[in-house]
Amino acid sequence: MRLAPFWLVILVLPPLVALFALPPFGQRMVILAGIYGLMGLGYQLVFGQLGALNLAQGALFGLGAYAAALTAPVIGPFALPVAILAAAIPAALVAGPLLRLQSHYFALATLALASLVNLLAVHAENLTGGANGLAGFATALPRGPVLLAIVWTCLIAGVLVYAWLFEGTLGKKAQLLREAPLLAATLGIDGAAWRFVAFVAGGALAGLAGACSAALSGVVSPEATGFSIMVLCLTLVVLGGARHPMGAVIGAALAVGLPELLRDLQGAWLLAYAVATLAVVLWAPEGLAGLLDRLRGARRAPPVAPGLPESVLPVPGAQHLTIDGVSKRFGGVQALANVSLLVDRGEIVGLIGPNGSGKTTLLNVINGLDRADEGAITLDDRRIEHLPAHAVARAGIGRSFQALVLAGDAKAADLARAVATGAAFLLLDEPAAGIGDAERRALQAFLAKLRESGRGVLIVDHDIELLSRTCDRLVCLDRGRVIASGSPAEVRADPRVRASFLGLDGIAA
Ligand SMILES: Nc1ncnc2c1ncn2[C@@H]1O[C@H](COP(=O)(O)OP(=O)(O)OP(=O)(O)O)[C@@H](O)[C@H]1O
Repeated sequence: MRLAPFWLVILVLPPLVALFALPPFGQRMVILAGIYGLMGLGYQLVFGQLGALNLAQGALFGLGAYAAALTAPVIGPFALPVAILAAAIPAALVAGPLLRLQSHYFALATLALASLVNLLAVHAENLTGGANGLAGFATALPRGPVLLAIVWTCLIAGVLVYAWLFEGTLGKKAQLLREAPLLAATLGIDGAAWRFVAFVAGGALAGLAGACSAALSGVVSPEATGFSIMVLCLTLVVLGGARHPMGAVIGAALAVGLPELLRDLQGAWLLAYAVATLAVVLWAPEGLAGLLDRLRGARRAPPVAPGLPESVLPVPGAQHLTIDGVSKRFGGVQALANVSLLVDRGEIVGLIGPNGSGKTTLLNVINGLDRADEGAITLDDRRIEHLPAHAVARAGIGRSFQALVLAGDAKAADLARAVATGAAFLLLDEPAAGIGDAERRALQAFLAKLRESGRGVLIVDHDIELLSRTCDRLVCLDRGRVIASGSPAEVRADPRVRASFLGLDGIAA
């Protein structure tokens, strides 16, 4: 249980006060806040944790409301679990195609889904009652204090599970998926599976919230699937804190409480709400819950000091990584042409070549970040060229990235992360770029440890001296082709390498 006692008190106080001290109207407000809290908590999974702008949460809320209204007269309170399924199953069905889309395309597709649900609610009159909606079902559903207990028990349980899940390793993985999806894939994190689970679980919470809202209001109309409920969901989560376990609860309390508190201002409460939202976005992007944490001086986990691991333990797994006749074309550019090479365990192979010769592309193709047009990549006898990046990582190939050129510390952390996956083979892209002499010596010693531990390493770098000191073999690429391969001395002496990469054409070796 990782929720701070401060937040635990704030979480359990509203239902207790409502049950024992508030009149029915006050209880209604607390139930409504709980309902919005449930919807927002589900929304935090996709929007907050995975950073995807999902605009279908309001529609899934509406589906839950309609399912409860339609089934309650027949099955009574069991309409609540049915409503959860009524939102979760469509969410699961559309998740496959929707979650393959990137950023704004995903947002547009979820918007289209929301419009479709809204159109159905308006036009499928026989089922939904059209614009008039459905009524007369509420007596079959929990009401008053029972509804309050159901809503807040679910919300409290949801917040505690959310806090427990995302506080530790899972939260770090979600952060990686959100901020560096390619890196996450090379660490074996299956982003598609994560997005699927988050979207469906978020939808299930929206369905439950919709059903409870139907029970509270006694009426379900197309408004329940409309865009205003979606905007409310988005703003309350941003206002409260998109990732904070209490974000949705704080946002929901404000969304319900502000209009009541500022009732005398009439329509102006909307202005106050808009100003508050804008202020939070500008000055407290972590949301009000995060701001409160900051103000009360809550301790954050100290950042882990990055650095190369002291020791590298042997790992089980495949013995040979074989690249056989791999080609890759980007439009008119032949990035790789019939490239073959072998990396064994306990061996460091250096990949050299001039800029644009295909070194990073080769690593990407081995990693599953790019797909080869032709050729085979095998770990022992297992073909892996068709696997997605996270599956290649799980098969035993780790990766460090070239993009971290500016941060010397970030590079060490990147290397440490790749090694920590327990991969038998490591693909290192320019680990020495931009680092000083001391770090270079540490890197050389670390590479030796990798060899001793029985890792197979394929390393790309422009520092030919470092590679010559460290590598067992060098392979030189030029315009996507292997032009030389052998011991460092042999490759450095090769006239084509001297001409194309070392710029020493005509100078004695
Ligand atoms: N996604 C892509 N789309 C189009 N062309 C690409 C893409 N990725 C690489 N290329 C092209 O493929 C060729 C090989 O690029 P690559 O980055 O693999 O070379 P490199 O040897 O790693 O270069 P450097 O040493 O500068 O990092 C280049 O001509 C590059 O412009």
